[in-house]
Formats: sequence, C-alpha cells, structure tokens
Amino acid sequence: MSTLLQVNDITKIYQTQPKPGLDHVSFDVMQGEFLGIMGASGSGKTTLLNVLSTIDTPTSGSINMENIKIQELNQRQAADFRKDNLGFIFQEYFLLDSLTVQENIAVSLTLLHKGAKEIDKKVMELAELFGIASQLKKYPSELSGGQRQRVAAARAMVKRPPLIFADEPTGALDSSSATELLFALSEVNQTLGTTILMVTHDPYAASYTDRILYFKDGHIISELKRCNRDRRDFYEEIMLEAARQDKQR
Ligand SMILES: Nc1ncnc2c1ncn2[C@@H]1O[C@H](COP(=O)(O)OP(=O)(O)OP(=O)(O)O)[C@@H](O)[C@H]1O
Repeated sequence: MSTLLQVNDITKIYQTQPKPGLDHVSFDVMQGEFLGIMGASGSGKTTLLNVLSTIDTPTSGSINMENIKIQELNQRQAADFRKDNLGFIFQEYFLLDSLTVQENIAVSLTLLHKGAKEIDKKVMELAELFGIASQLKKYPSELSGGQRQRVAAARAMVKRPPLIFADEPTGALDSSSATELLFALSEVNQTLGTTILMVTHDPYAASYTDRILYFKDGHIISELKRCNRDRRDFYEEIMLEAARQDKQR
C-alpha cells in the first residue's frame, strides 16, 4: 500500500483556548485504508477533520496528499481541491428534499454536465453497493433514516474521490441501519479502493475499520490495528482498550 495522506507534526492553536486543539500530531493514511478516529469529547477529532479537509488551517506542521501541500492552498485552490479529491458523510444527511434519490446521488455529476448514460451507470453502481437501487425514483421523505444515510454516502462517492471523510456517520442511526451502512462502507472501501477516514464514538462502528487512532487532549495516545482479524475479535480488543483508557482517566 502506498501513502495517500501524510500528516506531519500539525498543531492547531485557538487563541481563546489555553490548550491547543491539536498538539504535534503526525500520522500517515495509506491508499485504500479504512481509518477510524476515536477519542472523548474535546479530544481534537473535529479540529483534525477540519484541517485535513482544508476547512481550517493548522497553526504549524504540514499535510500532504500525494504531491499537494494542503496547508499552502489558497481559498480558491482549497475549494477546488475539496471538489476534486474529497467526499463527506456527516451525521445529518443533508439531502435535497425536492430531488429524487437518483438526482441527489447524481447532483455533483450533473453540475459537471456529464452525459446521462455515464451518470446513470455511476449512480447505479453505487446504489447497488449501498443497497438502494430499488429506491432511486423515491424522494428522501419516503425513506428510512438508514436508507437516507446510504443515499448520502453514495452521493459522497459518486465522483469517486480518493478520500472520504465520515464524521459520526452512524450517530443518528439505529443499530441495524448502522450495520447496513458500515457493511456497505467496508464493501465500497474494498471494491472501489476508496480511502475512508471515519470519526466515531462507537466501538461497534470502529470495529469495521482497519486501524484506529485514539486522541486525547489534541494528541494521539494509542493505535489499534485489525491486521486481518475477524471484525468480532477486533471489537473485543476495542472494548478492552476502552476499559484500559477508562482506568487511566
Ligand atoms: N472554533 C473553535 N474555537 C475555539 N476553540 C475550539 C474551536 N473548535 C474546537 N475548539 C477547542 O479545541 C479542542 C478540541 O475540540 P474538537 O471539537 O476538535 O474536539 P472533538 O474531539 O471533535 O469533540 P466532540 O467529540 O465533542 O465533537 C476543545 O478544547 C475545543 O473547545
């Protein structure tokens, strides 16, 4: 596996805060990896997503994606970079209620004036991976929360960005909808080789990833790797790690 994203010694200082939001954080994300980010509230997860996705800039340090130095992009370049390279899945689905599922997934391709055939093919491929192929003519209001989130995930991936940021994507879902989404994300990660960086509080969601970085007070405090193990074995280790961290509080 080659490196997709290099995070080198990034620090984010908020003038109003006594402690940095991120404090000398370094790690690599490999091409095709499904990486989990965990940590208590206030540990720096959102700050990390914001600086990696060019929504905010670090105070120091560097972030490279392939040959692009992300922190050196001006606002316009950053917007183009996000459009060309990144997909986002949030806890809220942010679907457009007046568009059908098909139109919601296709919207970024439509804006690029892609041909109808190409759009249909790309939408169908993702709709099948996310188990929503039979819902394409419906409107978001006719879907369950789990189905809406899978539409949002398909929309994030339709332009095939090399990197997807998922911020608590299962946060609003019941357990069976969460399982369906996580299963589909793993499938897309493996089938299309899309790299996914997912922030989550949920050990069960984290058990679908390849590796987890744990944050506390803006630092990385530990790392767990799945290493070809069964998801259930990884889940047990995540629960042990949660108990270990709880003791150290
Ligand atoms: N815009 C901001 N201005 C000032 N301080 C901020 C800002 N954003 C985050 N912080 C501070 O930086 C630290 C890290 O916050 P961050 O939101 O990144 O944590 P988090 O792990 O995402 O928390 P949560 O799980 O609650 O979303 C906290 O101390 C927070 O108060």
